[in-house]
Amino acid sequence: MEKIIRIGTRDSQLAMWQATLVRDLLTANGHTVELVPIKSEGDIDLVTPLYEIGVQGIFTKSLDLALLNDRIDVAVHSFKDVPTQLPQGLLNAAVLERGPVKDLLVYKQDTAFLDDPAYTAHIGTSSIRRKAQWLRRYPHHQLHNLRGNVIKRLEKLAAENWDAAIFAAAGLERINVRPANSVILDWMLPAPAQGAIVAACRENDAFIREALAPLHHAETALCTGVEREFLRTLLGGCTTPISAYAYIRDGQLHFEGNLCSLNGDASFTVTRQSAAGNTAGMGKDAAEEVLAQGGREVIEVIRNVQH
Ligand SMILES: NCc1[nH]cc(CCC(=O)O)c1CC(=O)O
Repeated sequence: MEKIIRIGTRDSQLAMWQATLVRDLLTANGHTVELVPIKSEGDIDLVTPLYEIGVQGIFTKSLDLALLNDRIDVAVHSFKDVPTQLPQGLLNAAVLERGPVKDLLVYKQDTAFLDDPAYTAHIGTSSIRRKAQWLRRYPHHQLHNLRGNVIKRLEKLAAENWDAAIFAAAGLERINVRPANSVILDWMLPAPAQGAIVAACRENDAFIREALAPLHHAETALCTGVEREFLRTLLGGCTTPISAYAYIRDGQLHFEGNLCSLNGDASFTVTRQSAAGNTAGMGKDAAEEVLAQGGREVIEVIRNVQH
C-alpha cells in the first residue's frame, strides 16, 4: 500500500496556507498527503511579548515534538521562526523558493505622520527587531505590543487608537489580507530567513527526504543559510534585534546584516559580497565583525534582559 504523508500544521491561516502549499507540491509529484492539525503554545498567550517568554522555537516546538513522536512526517515552518539549533533527530529537508521578504507598514489614515518630527506616533509591533529599527529611525514614537496571528493583529490595530502597525509582507500577502492602506518598509532590514518556508522531517526518514528533495530551492537555501549563520554566531535566538538579508544577482551573493540595541541607540551594519559558489563562513565572518565593532556589549545587555 502507498504511504500517506502526514503534514502537521498549526491552525492559523498563514500556517494552513504554507502547509497546503507543501501538500499541493507533493500531490503534484504523485504522493498521497494529509494535513494533521497540531495546536501550538505560541498562539495561545496573546499578552506576554515573546521575548519575555524566552522560549526558543515557540512557534515550531509543537510540530517538532509531533515529528519526534511520529504523529506526523513533515513539519512546515516559516523559516524565520525556526531556531538555528535544531532538535536532535530532525532535519530541514527542503527550503522552498522565497516569497516576499520585507516588512510592511499597515496604517490607519495616511503616512504623512512619518514626516512630522513633532508628532508622537503610536505603532504596534511585538518584534524587538522591528521595535529597535523603528526607534532608531523614529526615536520620538511610542511602540505598543501587538501579539497573536496575523488576523488577530489586524483586528487589534483596527480596534486601537494607533497610527500604524508592522507586519511581514509575506504573512499578509500569502493569505490575501494585505490592506490597501499599506506600504513596504524598504529601509527596514528583515529577520534572517523572513519570507522563506522550510519543510522539516525526521533525519532517518529516507522516504520523506526523497519526497521533499524536489521542493528544495538551492538559491533560497544558500541565502537563508548565510543569514542564519550570521544569527547563530551572534546569539542563536529567534526573537532578537538581529536582521539579515542576502540575495543573488549575476552570480554574486550580496549580504547585509545588522544588530541593534533594544532602544535603537546603537546599531552595527555589515555588508559582504562574494561569488555565490564561495560563501562558506560569510555569515560567521560578518557576525564576528559586528562583535568586534562593539556588538559584543549590546549582545550581553540583550542576554541579561531575556534571562
Ligand atoms: N513571527 C511570526 C511570523 N512568522 C512568519 C511570519 C510571516 C511570514 C514570514 O515572515 O516568513 C510571521 C508574521 C509576522 O512576522 O508578521
